[in-house]
Amino acid sequence: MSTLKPATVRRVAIIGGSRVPFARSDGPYATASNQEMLTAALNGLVERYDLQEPGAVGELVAGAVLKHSRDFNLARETVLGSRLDARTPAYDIQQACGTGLQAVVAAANKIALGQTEAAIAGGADTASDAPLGVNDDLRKVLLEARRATSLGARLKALAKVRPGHLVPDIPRNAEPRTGLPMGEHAAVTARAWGITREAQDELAATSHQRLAAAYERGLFQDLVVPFRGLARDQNLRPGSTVEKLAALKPVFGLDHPQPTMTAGNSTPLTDGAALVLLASEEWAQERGLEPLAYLTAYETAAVDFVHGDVADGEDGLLMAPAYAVPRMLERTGLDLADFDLVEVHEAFASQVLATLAAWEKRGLTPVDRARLNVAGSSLATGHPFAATGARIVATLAKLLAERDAPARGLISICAAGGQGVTAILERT
Ligand SMILES: CC(=O)CC(=O)SCCNC(=O)CCNC(=O)[C@H](O)C(C)(C)COP(=O)(O)OP(=O)(O)OC[C@H]1O[C@@H](n2cnc3c(N)ncnc32)[C@H](O)[C@@H]1OP(=O)(O)O
Repeated sequence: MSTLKPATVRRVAIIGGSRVPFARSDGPYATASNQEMLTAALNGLVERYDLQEPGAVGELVAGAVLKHSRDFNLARETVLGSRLDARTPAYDIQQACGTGLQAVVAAANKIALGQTEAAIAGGADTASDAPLGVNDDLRKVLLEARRATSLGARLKALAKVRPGHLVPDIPRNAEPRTGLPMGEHAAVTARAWGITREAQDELAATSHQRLAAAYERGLFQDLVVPFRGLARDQNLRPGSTVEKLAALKPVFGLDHPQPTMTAGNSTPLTDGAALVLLASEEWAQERGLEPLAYLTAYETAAVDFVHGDVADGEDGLLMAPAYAVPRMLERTGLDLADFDLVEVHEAFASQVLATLAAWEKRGLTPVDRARLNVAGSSLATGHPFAATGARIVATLAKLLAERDAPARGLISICAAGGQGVTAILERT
């Protein structure tokens, strides 16, 4: 006899979020680990929502794109060093820049299926504390020395060490299959879609201005916990204007006569961590907590940027949301016009603009810019890869909760490896 019970799918509530202010890499968090940043974000949630007692939360799901092998299970190590009950299970997940949102989806699925009542999800990343590897040749010598069964054999192996072996293996911000940095991939896509420098700089300036305004009006008051002397995102330049951005020299696509991508319209390397608290409606009700919004749909897609024709723009490395979103809308019977707010992760301004153009080409209603990234996005906050998804979920949920009426928001995140992770949040 089967013990499988018919599942009743439940609504998944977003209760709140917690993140450390994001910092430019090699800046104030240069000596902070992923685990320290994630612990600070987690303790923020534990304190705000009184989650100290055993069993308060079913599990923690989190990840990091750049992870030390000593972190092992980063999520679990974070729980053990936090104020959350040490008997809370936790596991790691990784889908490049889609990690934070994919962690939220993994946690939400368990809540939706009645397998747990509440969970915490998100991620952390630091380019400052990157996991430098030992040179591959040196690694082979050291392994050989470790395997040696006599002192003589060990010394013989170690005698093979050469000065060149001391050069470390540094993780590159590049696609393993092509060896190209993300920015170079984005530059090819930008050209294919005819994205201008002016349009990119305008998007970047708007991102800074809107993030500054959101901080001013207190949007992040209960979403951001101060850390290592920062109270707000360090990358934010409230005075960013199109004129100032236009003065910056291009950094990607320099093989082209008119390169358009600069440090101002690309995200900087960033350190940070972000988490979201999700729960069943029953759990929220028992604790007297009002959900900010509900997570109602999600979709992923991938493009074949290795074998596909990247020059035509359709299969660009960061273009998978151009497929994921139409698929999610078809499944839910919605159009882009049905969304009050649209959050598109700003890896690069050009990639946001190419994604908008691709959606339009696929017959979706053009996104009203007044509804796009209304509190700024990654160009202004910075982009600690695995943290970005949770930052966006928490920010969008809060923005939806500010409205006194039913509202719907879309999330679109491009990820390395040619993937896209997207979701819908609703407030009814
Ligand atoms: C990973 C996934 O799965 C998917 C994704 O999200 S893909 C995205 C992944 N992220 C990346 O690839 C990171 C890309 N960014 C980078 O590599 C680097 O930040 C970069 C090469 C773009 C720039 O690096 P950099 O040159 O060290 O930048 P930085 O020194 O901070 O800025 C250069 C100049 O621009 C200026 N600047 C930057 N932003 C500005 C702004 N908004 N307004 C005015 N000036 C600005 C700086 O002040 C600086 O000026 P000075 O030279 O006079 O000091």
